Amino acid sequence: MKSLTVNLAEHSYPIYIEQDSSNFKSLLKTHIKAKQVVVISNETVLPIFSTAISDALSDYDVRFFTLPDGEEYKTLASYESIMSFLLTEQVGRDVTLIALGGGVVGDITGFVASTYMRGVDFIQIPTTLLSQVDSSVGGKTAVNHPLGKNMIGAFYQPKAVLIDVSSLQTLPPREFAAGVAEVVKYGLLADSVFFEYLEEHVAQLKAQDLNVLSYVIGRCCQIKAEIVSEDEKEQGKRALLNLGHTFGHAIEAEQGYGNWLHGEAVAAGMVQAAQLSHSRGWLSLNDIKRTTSLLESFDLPVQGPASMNLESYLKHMKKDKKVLAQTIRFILLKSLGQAILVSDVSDEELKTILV
Ligand SMILES: NC(=O)c1ccc[n+]([C@@H]2O[C@H](COP(=O)([O-])OP(=O)(O)OC[C@H]3O[C@@H](n4cnc5c(N)ncnc54)[C@H](O)[C@@H]3O)[C@@H](O)[C@H]2O)c1
Ligand SMILES: O=C(O)C(=O)C[C@@H](O)[C@H](O)[C@H](O)COP(=O)(O)O
Ligand SMILES: [Zn+2]
Repeated sequence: MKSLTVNLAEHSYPIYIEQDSSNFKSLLKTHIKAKQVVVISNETVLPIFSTAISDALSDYDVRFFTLPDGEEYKTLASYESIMSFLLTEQVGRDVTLIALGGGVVGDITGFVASTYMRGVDFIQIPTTLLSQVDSSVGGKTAVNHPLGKNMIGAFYQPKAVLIDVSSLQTLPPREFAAGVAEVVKYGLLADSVFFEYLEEHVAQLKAQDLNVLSYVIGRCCQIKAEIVSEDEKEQGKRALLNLGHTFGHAIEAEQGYGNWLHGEAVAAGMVQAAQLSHSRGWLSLNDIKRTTSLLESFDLPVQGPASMNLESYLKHMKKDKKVLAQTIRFILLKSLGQAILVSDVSDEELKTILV
């Protein structure tokens, strides 16, 4: 068992990285303060893990809420249906909510936890690669709005994150690949040695070698935990975790939520950011090639949809949460492993890479 800490004074919490779920019962006991627990999951995930989670929670008064599956359900309507359930069941303020699933379940559950009776405890049990390396850590909770991605939400930290690496065995390959996009992101923005490690372990990652996966998930969580501990509410450094997302969120919204997976849109967006970086004389052509090769080896897209042009990107980018004084801000790469926040990208410059 490996554990890391997100250091946020009284809101600090552990991330446990395990290769099975045998310790979950005792870990949950450490972090649940009363008898009442509500597990929030979805129609795909709950049947896979219902026995394991019920066993781990056998000492509690547990209720289950099941969402429909898909990014298109990361909405205020889903948020409201969970709220109605909690109120109808007369769930009290001492409840612990458990998010069992991928980033969609985690982001909605976190947002519900941040506002139900003005805030209740929640624990993340992420079951996708993307949620294990990224969304379960850091306390960004949200739902989408038709006008923009993650537009309604809160910064609200979980009490703990419990990762069972072996839970990825049932994940469809396309979803696994989407998680790899966020993994590659950490190498690009913070750690060129880790990027090289990924290049050298493509086969082991694809085969879901548990030791390689545990190392990779641990390194991603460590990078994210360090950044979040320094800048919880994205006043500065945390924006670097948004590498590829200014483009990516525009792609997701323009294509209709769920059509391009979040990780797929981020993969294409990171290549676009890399190209912009190169056109400024920063990232080398060889490093763009290394990035596209690594993403392509997991069948990830390395360019945006052919149907999108400058206008369709700008429409969404202007609503990005990083916009400051009506200026779109991008995360670019000075070099492989070194990201930088940039606010002087002109529409003309943007157009050169949106072919
Ligand atoms: N809060 C953050 O910091 C943050 C970071 C990155 C992404 N996100 C958000 O996360 C979401 C994407 O998360 P995701 O990629 O996990 O998608 P997801 O939650 O939609 O899960 C992907 C698919 O895998 C299924 N699934 C989950 N676990 C499974 C398992 N073990 N076996 C079989 N099927 C399983 C789900 O039912 C779903 O169909 C997006 O909404 C994105 O905006 C948030
Ligand atoms: O944790 C962060 O900070 C991130 O930016 C991680 C991203 O991978 C994630 O997709 C996040 O939800 C995007 O945040 P947003 O503020 O751009 O909605
Ligand atoms: Zn993301």
